[in-house]
Amino acid sequence: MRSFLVKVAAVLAVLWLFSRVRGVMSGVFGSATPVAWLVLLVTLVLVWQFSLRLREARPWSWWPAFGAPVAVFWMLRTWAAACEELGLSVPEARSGRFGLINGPAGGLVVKGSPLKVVAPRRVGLRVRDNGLEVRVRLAPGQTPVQFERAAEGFAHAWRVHRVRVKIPRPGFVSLIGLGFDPLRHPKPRRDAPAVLAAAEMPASPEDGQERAEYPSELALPTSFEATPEDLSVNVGIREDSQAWLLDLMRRPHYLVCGATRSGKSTLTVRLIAELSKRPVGLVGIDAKNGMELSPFGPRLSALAVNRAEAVAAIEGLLGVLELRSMTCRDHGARSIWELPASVRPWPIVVVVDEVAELMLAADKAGKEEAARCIQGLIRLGQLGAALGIHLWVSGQRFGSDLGPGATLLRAQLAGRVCHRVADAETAGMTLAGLPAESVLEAQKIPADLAGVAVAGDDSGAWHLVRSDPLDITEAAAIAGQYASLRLDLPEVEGGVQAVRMGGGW
Ligand SMILES: Nc1ncnc2c1ncn2[C@@H]1O[C@H](COP(=O)(O)OP(=O)(O)OP(=O)(O)O)[C@@H](O)[C@H]1O
Repeated sequence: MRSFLVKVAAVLAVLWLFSRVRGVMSGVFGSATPVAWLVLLVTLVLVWQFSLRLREARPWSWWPAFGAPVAVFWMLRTWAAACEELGLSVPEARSGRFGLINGPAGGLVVKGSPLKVVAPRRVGLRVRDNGLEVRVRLAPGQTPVQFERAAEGFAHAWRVHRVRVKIPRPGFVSLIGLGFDPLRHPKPRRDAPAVLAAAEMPASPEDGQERAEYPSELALPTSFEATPEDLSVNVGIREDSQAWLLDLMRRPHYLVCGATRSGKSTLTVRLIAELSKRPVGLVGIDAKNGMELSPFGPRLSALAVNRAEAVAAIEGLLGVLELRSMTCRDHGARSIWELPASVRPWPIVVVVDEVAELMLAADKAGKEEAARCIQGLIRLGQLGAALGIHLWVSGQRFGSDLGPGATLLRAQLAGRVCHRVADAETAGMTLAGLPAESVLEAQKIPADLAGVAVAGDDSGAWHLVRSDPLDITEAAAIAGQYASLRLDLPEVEGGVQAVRMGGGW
């Protein structure tokens, strides 16, 4: 009955539109109706062509003007048929009164009305910036998984890029149809103002007054205190058009994997540039001779450019960890965030680029260094979250073949980002613990979409995301501009310098 009324309303609307157009046409062209129809036809073709071009060039503008009305039309038109075809329709509640009874002459008689199926009831429709959301009430016995299986069918029926299923509350599902791929056409970023205006820049921590009882890294200017919000960084966009936030308070350590040219460095560059503006210490470990991270040198507390320097940096960070744990113990705090602001140290993010360079070694000395690196990183992973030391580890793959301890380290890195990878096994290893669909999705990332990744965490939640690209020169300029925020870590920098000068560790 309801769908019948919708159809009648649609037909009446079309007739009304038609009569209006005819009225306008005859007003403009008098009785020359063939000319009027020709003009109308040409206009329609031009509008169609314009819409196609707009879709290519500016899908964000195309969607509300053209895409959404068409998708809504197809959704309404195909709803019943699609649900039936995809196995989501259920028998109508009142159509069950039928059965077989014995007839007068001994034969069987079928009694009752024929069995009718109805589509699940839609209870809401919203057009969003880049798609439409259809809320559906589940029929008794139906589960969201059935709708997830049908999502691809709906995407084709509605002529949209993809349909995702969400559960807004028990008994309902939301089918989110994305009108176009927001990762292929990300909305231009309106850059948030820098966290600090230049005039507000504090003196560097090493300029702060020395405190006798704590090392210099704890002697921070109280005017510029770190807060947990400083560890939440917007690095790109999610497929549902929300900002992709990396929150190191919620997931203290991250593993970032991807094949060569998949976008790992671009993501790391964005992260460093954003963190550079905040009261956060940055330590770089780039065993490829510092090729990737040296542009950020002025803002880094230390940069290790080979495995020997990495050992020194990691062991220096373990020293920092030790001192921070003593400070916490003295103040009865369980994490740095519970310390009084006057002694609370800044968090430190340790960026490890191409972790395999640290762990794969041929000779005995190299193997010993690799073992020290991995043991140190594991310890930083275990204790760092509470003491404000966070790991950002990237590499092309991260499997047990990297050596003893690799699996244990991976288990510490609860945040996962998997770009396009060379093989299914790498996707599986990076996204271990996440739903199987996330692994399949990672394998489908096209080669021409650098920066697209599956991001998930140990809660099982995952999203398709794309980093916001930032030119390395621009990122280095930002880091340079905020060089005064470089956190002085003598335990780390001293060790690295000693190795560099040939003093050994
Ligand atoms: N989010 C993005 N949007 C657009 N282009 C991107 C994005 N991420 C990466 N790219 C482009 O892809 C190319 C490779 O990116 P990147 O150097 O970050 O890959 P990588 O995985 O670090 O490669 P390698 O392992 O070889 O260093 C670069 O040209 C970069 O501009």
